[in-house]
Amino acid sequence: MVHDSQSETTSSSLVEDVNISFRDIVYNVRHSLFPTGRKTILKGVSGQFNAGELSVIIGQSGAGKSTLMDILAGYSKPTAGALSVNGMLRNEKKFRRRSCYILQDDQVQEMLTIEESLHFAAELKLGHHINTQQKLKRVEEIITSLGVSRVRDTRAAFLSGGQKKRLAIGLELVSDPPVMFLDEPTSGLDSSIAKQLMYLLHLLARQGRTVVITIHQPSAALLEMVDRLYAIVNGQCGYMGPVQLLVPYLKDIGLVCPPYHNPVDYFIEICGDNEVHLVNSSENGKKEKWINSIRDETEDKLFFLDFKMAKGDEICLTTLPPPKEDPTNKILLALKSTYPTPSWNQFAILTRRELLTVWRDLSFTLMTLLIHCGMALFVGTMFFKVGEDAMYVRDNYNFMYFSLMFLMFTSFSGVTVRFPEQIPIVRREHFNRWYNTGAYYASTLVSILPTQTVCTFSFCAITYLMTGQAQDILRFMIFSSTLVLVSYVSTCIGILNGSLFNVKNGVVFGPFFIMPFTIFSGFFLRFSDAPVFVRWLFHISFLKHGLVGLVISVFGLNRPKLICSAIYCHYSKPNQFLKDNGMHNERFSVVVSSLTGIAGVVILLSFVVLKIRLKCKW
Ligand SMILES: Nc1ncnc2c1ncn2[C@@H]1O[C@H](COP(=O)(O)OP(=O)(O)OP(=O)(O)O)[C@@H](O)[C@H]1O
Repeated sequence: MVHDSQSETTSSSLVEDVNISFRDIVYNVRHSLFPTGRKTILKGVSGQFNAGELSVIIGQSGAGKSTLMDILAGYSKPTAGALSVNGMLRNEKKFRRRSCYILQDDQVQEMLTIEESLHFAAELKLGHHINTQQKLKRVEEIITSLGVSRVRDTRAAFLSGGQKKRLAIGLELVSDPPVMFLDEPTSGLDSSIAKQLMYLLHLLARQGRTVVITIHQPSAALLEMVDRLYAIVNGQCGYMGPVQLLVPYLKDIGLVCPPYHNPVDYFIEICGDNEVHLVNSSENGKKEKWINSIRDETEDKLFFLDFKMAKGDEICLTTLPPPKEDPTNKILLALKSTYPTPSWNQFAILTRRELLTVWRDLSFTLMTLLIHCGMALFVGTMFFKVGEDAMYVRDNYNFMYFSLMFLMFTSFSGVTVRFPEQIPIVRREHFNRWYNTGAYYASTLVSILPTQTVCTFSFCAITYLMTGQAQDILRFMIFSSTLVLVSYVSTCIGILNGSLFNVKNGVVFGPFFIMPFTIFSGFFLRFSDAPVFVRWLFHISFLKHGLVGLVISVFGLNRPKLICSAIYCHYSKPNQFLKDNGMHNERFSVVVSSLTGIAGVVILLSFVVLKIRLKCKW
C-alpha cells in the first residue's frame, strides 16, 4: 500500500481544487483471533470525487459505505490500494489539514448555544493566527449562511435535528476546509429537513468544495441536488457517474428501470442479484465512460430550493467566501503545526468550555452537592458523637470506612456515566484537529475537580462535626484532604472506566474495577493476616492509604487518652488502636505520596486508553 507520500506539493495546493481519486482499495478486518477470522469489506474499489461536486455514496446496509468514507477521510488505513489528490499520491498529514469528517453519530455540546459553540470552535481552530475581529466575522458569516440566526442563542440541547446537523457542519466550516466528508448526514431527519440540508451541501460544493456524503437510500428529491453517484455493492463499485445517467447505464447493461421508479431504489433492489454483472460493467469503479459526463451535467448548474422559511432561517452562502478566495483558509493551510493553537491555549480554551458546561448544568451540580450534604447528615445522625467516647472507637472506625466507600462510589460512578457521552464529540473534534488528546484530558480533569472538591469538603465538614471528632484544625485538614484525595483517585479510575467502555458496559464492569480495592483496604483483611503473595496489593489499594490517612487524623498525632463512659474501654489509648490495626508506624506524608502516585498511574493509563479509543471506532 502506498498512500503516504511527500510527493504532494503544498504551495500550489493552497489555492487549487482538491480532486480525490482512489484505486484498488482493499480493506480487511480481523473479527476473531483465528487465522481464518478475516473479512474483506472493500474489494479493490476505485473511483474519483471532484471539487465543485456533491458526491453521494449509496448502497445497501452493510455494503461498505462508511468503511469507504473512513478510508477517504483518513480515519482508517486501507489494507491495499492507493489514494491520490490531484493526481499525486496523498500525504495523509497534509490532507487532514484540508479536510473535515463529520461522523454519523455526530453530536454537539448540548449545554452551549450555537453562538458559543462557534466561538469556541473559532478560538480552537483559528488560533492566534487570525485576529479576534476576523474570528467574530467568521462566526457571523456562518450563522447567516446556515440560516440559524433565529436560534443563535438557543442551547444545542433544544435545537431540532436539522439545526443540530447544520451546527455540526458550521463548526467545521469555521476553518473552511476545501474537502468535506459526511457520513449519513440526513439520517434521522424528515424529508423537508433532509432536503434543506442537502441544499446546504449542494451550495457548499458549488463554491468549489469537494463534498462527499453517504446516504443509505436517497429519495428522488434529494437526488436532484446530487452530482456524482457512487454505488457500492457488497464492497465493490456497481456504478459511478451522474444521477441522470444511472437509468441509461442500467439499460445499457440490460437492466431496465420501470417508469416512475426512483432509479436508486431500483438499483438497491436489484444489486444483490446482479452483483457480478454490475461490478464488471463499472470495472469496479474504473470505467470512465459515465464519469466523463458528470462535468457537463454539473457545469454551472445551481439548484434552487423553493422553500418557505422564516426570516433568518434561509440558507444563503453568499456571506461565506468560497475556500479558494478565503484568506483565513490560506493562512491556516500554510501552517506547519498539526494544530492551529498551541497545547497550553487548547487546554485553557477547553477548560473554559468545560467549566461553562458545568455551570450550565447547574441542576446536576447542585443535585450532586445536595446528595453529599444529605448523606453527610444521615451518616452524622447514625454515628452521632461516636468520636467523643472511647467506647465507640469501633463505630468510629466503621464511620471512616463508610465515608471512604461513599466518596469512592459517588466520584467513580459520576464520571463513569458522564465521560463516555463526550467521546463522540471529542472523536470528531480531535480527528478534525481542533486539539490534542492531552489538552482535552487535562481540561476534563481540571473541570471536574472544583465540584468534586466542594462536595467532598462539605461531606467532611458536616460529618466531622456531627460525629464529634477532635476539635483540632490540623486533624480536620488531614481528615478532609485524605477524603478529597481518595475522591480524586476514584474520579481518575472512573475516567479510565469511561475511556474503556460505553455507559452500559461501564456501569456493568465498573464495580469489578473498583471492588478489589475494598478487599485490600485493611478493613476486612489485615495486611499481616493476608497471604504473603497478595500483600503487595495493599500497597496499590488507594482505599488502604485512605483508611490509614483517616485513622491517623482521628487517632494518630499522639492523641491523648479518650474519655470512656463505660467501666472499661479497650481503646482509651488511641495508640492501642493504631497498634492493633498495624498502623502505628504509618505517616501522613506516605499516604499523600501513595495516593498521588496511584492517581498518576491511573491518569497515565486512562490517557493511553483514551488516545487509542479516539483513533478506533470503539
Ligand atoms: N471491525 C469490523 N469487524 C467486523 N466486521 C465489520 C467491521 N467493520 C465493519 N464491518 C462489517 O463490514 C460491513 C460494512 O460496514 P459499513 O459500516 O461500512 O456498512 P455501511 O454500508 O455503511 O452500512 P450502513 O448503511 O448500515 O451504515 C458490514 O457488514 C459490517 O458489519
